[in-house]
Amino acid sequence: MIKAFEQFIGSARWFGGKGLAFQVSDVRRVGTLGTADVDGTPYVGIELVTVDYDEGGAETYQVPVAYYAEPQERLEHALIGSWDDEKLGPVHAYDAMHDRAVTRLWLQAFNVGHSQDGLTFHRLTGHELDMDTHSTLFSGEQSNSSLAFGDDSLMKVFRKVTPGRNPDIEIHAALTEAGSEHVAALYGWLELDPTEETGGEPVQLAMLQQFLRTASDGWDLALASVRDLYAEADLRADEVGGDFGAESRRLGVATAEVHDALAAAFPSQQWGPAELSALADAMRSRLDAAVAAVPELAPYADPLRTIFDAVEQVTSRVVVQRVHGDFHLGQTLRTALGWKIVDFEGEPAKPLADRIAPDSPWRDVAGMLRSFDYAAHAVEADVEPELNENSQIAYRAREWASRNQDEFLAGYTEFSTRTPDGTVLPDQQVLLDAYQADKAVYETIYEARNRPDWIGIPLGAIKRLTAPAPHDRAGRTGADDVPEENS
Ligand SMILES: Nc1ncnc2c1ncn2[C@@H]1O[C@H](COP(=O)(O)OP(=O)(O)O)[C@@H](O)[C@H]1O
Ligand SMILES: O=P(O)(O)O[C@H]1O[C@H](CO)[C@@H](O[C@H]2O[C@H](CO)[C@@H](O)[C@H](O)[C@H]2O)[C@H](O)[C@H]1O
Repeated sequence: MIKAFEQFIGSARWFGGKGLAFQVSDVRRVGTLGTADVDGTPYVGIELVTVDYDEGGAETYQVPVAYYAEPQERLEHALIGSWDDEKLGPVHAYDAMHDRAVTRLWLQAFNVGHSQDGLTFHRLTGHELDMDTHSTLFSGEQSNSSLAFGDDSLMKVFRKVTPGRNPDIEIHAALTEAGSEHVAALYGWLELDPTEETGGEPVQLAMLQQFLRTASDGWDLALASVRDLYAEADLRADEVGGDFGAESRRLGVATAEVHDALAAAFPSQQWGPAELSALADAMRSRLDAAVAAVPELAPYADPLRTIFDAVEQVTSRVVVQRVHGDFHLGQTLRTALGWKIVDFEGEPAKPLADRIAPDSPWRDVAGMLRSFDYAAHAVEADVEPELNENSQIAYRAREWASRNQDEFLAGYTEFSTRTPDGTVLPDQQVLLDAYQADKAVYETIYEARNRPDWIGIPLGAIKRLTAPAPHDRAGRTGADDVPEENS
């Protein structure tokens, strides 16, 4: 049984320990849904699986399992394994997220605010759930698992769990209460009640929210715009039909509004020299770890350190607050009512304490600037798998990225209370540069573990961000970088 969970977790998209050697040391059933046996009727065990890494450290993953007495041909693709369960006897175990026959059990439990044996479904009032729906499992590149119930509600099942309030739930709750236009309304959440063992903290397992039915993924929209530009060899980014500039500007405005709403809902702090020094240290340490894992980073380590060292020269007090923490186009949805922002969990690899700590909103702005760069270069990598920074397509990629970075920043600075003059101040620019470089360093590790074919995207950005040649502060190279045919 342990081996079956090891294999299942090791190959799951949401597993954060990819590339690391690990063993499963414990599988603990913390809750059940459905009937008490597997005879004929499905039975769900909510299992918490402890993963011990050979290099040290452990993580806990949630695996809801549908147990059956008989093999289920329709669920063959979701088989975890077959074994003798202590309580249930011989079972065939399947990933419950794929099994529509059992996913309705979560919705039913949310609907009545079910609470039993330390497992509580919290339900917020104000929306009547549509119970007459089927679940559809999202298939994207996710750190968690999301199920849409018809076009009414969406349940996100958190995979890596830890005692303490989950920031995605916490922030959705606060912004829903504040009436923010830029998030999906929270409908409820599932948690293990606090115990002594969890230090008096709940372990939050899932959240239920409004399904944004008219939504288009920001990342997909951006890719479509880039493709449109590449198809029009003679037109500039602002001239093609699929120009994304106005959307980027509106996204900048929405981001500023969400930052203001977060500042109003949670306490803010001020950072002085000690905290800025700690920030620079954290960035330098992350760089050291990344250089050890991704040797191609080594030639850029010194100039990257210079960018991080500059953070210690910031003299103005820096106001910090709750932020998104892992902001990119894939966390944005364009609906008929404007941009919505999702997934406030922060970077999945960081410990909870770091993910909920106040940070500068410039971290989020930097994340989005990186994402525009990613969109342009991801399509470039598709068109021209051998990346060549001097090619025409590479020039156009930089052009698209610059235009949309500029528009996003313009929308942000026009509306943010942090930039009353509508411009980024010099100290803010130092932070923005450092956060961009730090994010690109993080991305090299992320890509090395998850999508090695894309590692050239953050590496290319790091090359540009650290280039001695003239470049503007969003890390973009200047006119002398234009290939001859465009100059
Ligand atoms: N409320 C929602 N309505 C519709 N789609 C959503 C909603 N929330 C998220 N999504 C979609 O689900 C995807 C994954 O959600 P996300 O919260 O980023 O999950 P993860 O934490 O697993 O990365 C998003 O990219 C978005 O396309
Ligand atoms: O969405 P998650 O919270 O799981 O974030 C992780 O995965 C992201 C990829 O899905 C990753 O984002 C990186 O790739 C994006 C394109 O797929 C790009 O838009 C982002 O700029 C880039 O950072 C994110 O870093 C990671 O934490």
